[in-house]
Amino acid sequence: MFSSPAVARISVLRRTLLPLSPQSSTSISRVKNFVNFSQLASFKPPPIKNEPTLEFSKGSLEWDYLKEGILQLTDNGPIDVPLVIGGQKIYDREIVPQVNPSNKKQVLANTRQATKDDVQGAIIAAKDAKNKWMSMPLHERSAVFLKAADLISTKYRYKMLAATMLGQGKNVFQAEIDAVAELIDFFKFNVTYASELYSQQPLESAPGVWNRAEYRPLEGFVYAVTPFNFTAIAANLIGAPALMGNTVVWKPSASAILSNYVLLEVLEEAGLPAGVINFVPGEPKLVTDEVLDDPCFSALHFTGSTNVFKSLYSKISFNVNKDIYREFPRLVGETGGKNFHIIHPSANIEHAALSTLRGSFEYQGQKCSATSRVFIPESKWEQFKAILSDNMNQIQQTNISSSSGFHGFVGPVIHQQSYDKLSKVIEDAVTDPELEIVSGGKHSDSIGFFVQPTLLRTSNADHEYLKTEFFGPIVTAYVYPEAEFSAILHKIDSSTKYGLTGSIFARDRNAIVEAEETLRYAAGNFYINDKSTGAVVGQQWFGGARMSGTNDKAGSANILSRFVSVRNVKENFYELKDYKYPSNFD
Ligand SMILES: NC(=O)c1ccc[n+]([C@@H]2O[C@H](COP(=O)([O-])OP(=O)(O)OC[C@H]3O[C@@H](n4cnc5c(N)ncnc54)[C@H](O)[C@@H]3O)[C@@H](O)[C@H]2O)c1
Ligand SMILES: N[C@@H](CCC=O)C(=O)O
Repeated sequence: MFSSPAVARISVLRRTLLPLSPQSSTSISRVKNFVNFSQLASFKPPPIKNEPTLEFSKGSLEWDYLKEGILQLTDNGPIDVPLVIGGQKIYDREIVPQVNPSNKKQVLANTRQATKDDVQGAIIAAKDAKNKWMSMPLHERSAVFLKAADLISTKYRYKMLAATMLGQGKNVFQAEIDAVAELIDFFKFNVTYASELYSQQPLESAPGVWNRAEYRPLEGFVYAVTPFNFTAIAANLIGAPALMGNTVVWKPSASAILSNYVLLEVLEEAGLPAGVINFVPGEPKLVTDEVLDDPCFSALHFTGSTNVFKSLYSKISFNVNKDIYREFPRLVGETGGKNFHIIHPSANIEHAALSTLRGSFEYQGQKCSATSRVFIPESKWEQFKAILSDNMNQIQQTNISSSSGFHGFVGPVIHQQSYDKLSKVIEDAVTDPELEIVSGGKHSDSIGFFVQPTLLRTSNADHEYLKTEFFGPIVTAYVYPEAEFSAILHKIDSSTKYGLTGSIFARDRNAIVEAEETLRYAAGNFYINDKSTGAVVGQQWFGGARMSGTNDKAGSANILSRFVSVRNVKENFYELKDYKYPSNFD
């Protein structure tokens, strides 16, 4: 009674098209011959709203849960983190410890290092998983990410927070806005953006014609190289391409392996099929060289420093020139910054100073968007300095690994290498006649990697400290004569290679307009009377141009279009009866 012609047709289709069980192969043809299953309705994703954050106020229940989360990760010694390739967990490899940056003697995780063969295995697994994954309708792929978002909001919230706090040295506030809120937002907003993208279709079809656009994933696989500083960024770097039907080889940062592995576990529990995302921590150059030499490499999704992105960009260009690849790889890279605050004399100075404190020192200045150069008018310097220094003096550096440290405002920097670089920046400032340490300047690595929030002042508007990204809790101020406001805007625009974020603090509208105009290309994220950090998914689309990246705007629909290769289909309903045009008279 159910075998109507339509149902029968669908069931025949299914029977003929279902056997997609993949076999191992490195050949390019593996990623062809896909089919989309029926959807039987046009689905709307659930409504989106930014994930609310918990406050962790004194005596709240969430503190107890968090302490439990920390214990779960630390009570039984280091967590064993395998490679995950095609769903297989591989432990039998060289071990590299991930330590707690607050307490460098504490090993949090024993992480495995991928060999060249492992990387090859990950590439094969990504190719093998591709057909089935891309053939799944968007709503099925979306459901995996929506479920993962839900798991992080509930069951895994405290484990995720604990892993990010301990491993990456974040206080609970910073961990909550990153590893919970931003991460969930990326997954949920991407689902809505993807559905909107799929619904974008050619605006016109001539009579007797139906024009359609098909959002094919890229033909090969995607390589995701992720930074230490945001668990959410890692999630987006792997999640955005995977949602669009791509499969991914993922090289996480050695300093974020614990939280990144928790993320992978969550995705597995949410139903992500084996091989869609392959986790290969390892020596960065070894892993990368192996991946970039594969003909099926289709895209790089990178976030990290400008120099590393430049080196990958050149290697890929070199390989393009050698005809290694089947297609032109897409290069999506968000990189460094030298972000500014420009304070106009009309600004509310207390607000500007406190915003500078947050912009410069939240998460120890280890945000790509952290404020690292600030320009203050002469008449306001004393007031600005007093407010900023008084508040900086109240900041206590806390050890994130002990529960008394959970409350702190700042913690450690990420690793020894970063500590060494930042302490040298401070030591060099002591002997530089053009620099003065206004506040802070202490540092110690006896227990963890602690660098005190530091305010420097330079007398030289062209000083190197106003140009170089330090990626730590150090901000350099330059005090300008009021009459030179316009000139200083041009200096901000031209004196660094970056173009990531920046802010104007002013009440005078003319000053705001002038800053917006002059600094049009100096920042991909421009703030008026707000700090240069803290972009929220769906609200402030994130990314900068110039040497700050390809500006594909994480947190917007735009980024998803980089991971699809659109096919246009024209179907004609009109059958020809003559080859001649009406204008061809006999
Ligand atoms: N613009 C943005 O959206 C954004 C966001 C976060 C961080 N960042 C930038 O990231 C940097 C800090 O993060 P980080 O310390 O993790 O950056 P990083 O460049 O040191 O590392 C990023 C990733 O690249 C890998 N890597 C390092 N050297 C490599 C090599 N030679 N070949 C291949 N891969 C290599 C690392 O292992 C890591 O996975 C800062 O410059 C910051 O501004 C930018
Ligand atoms: N969403 C973040 C991105 C920081 C990059 O490291 C911000 O704007 O603060």
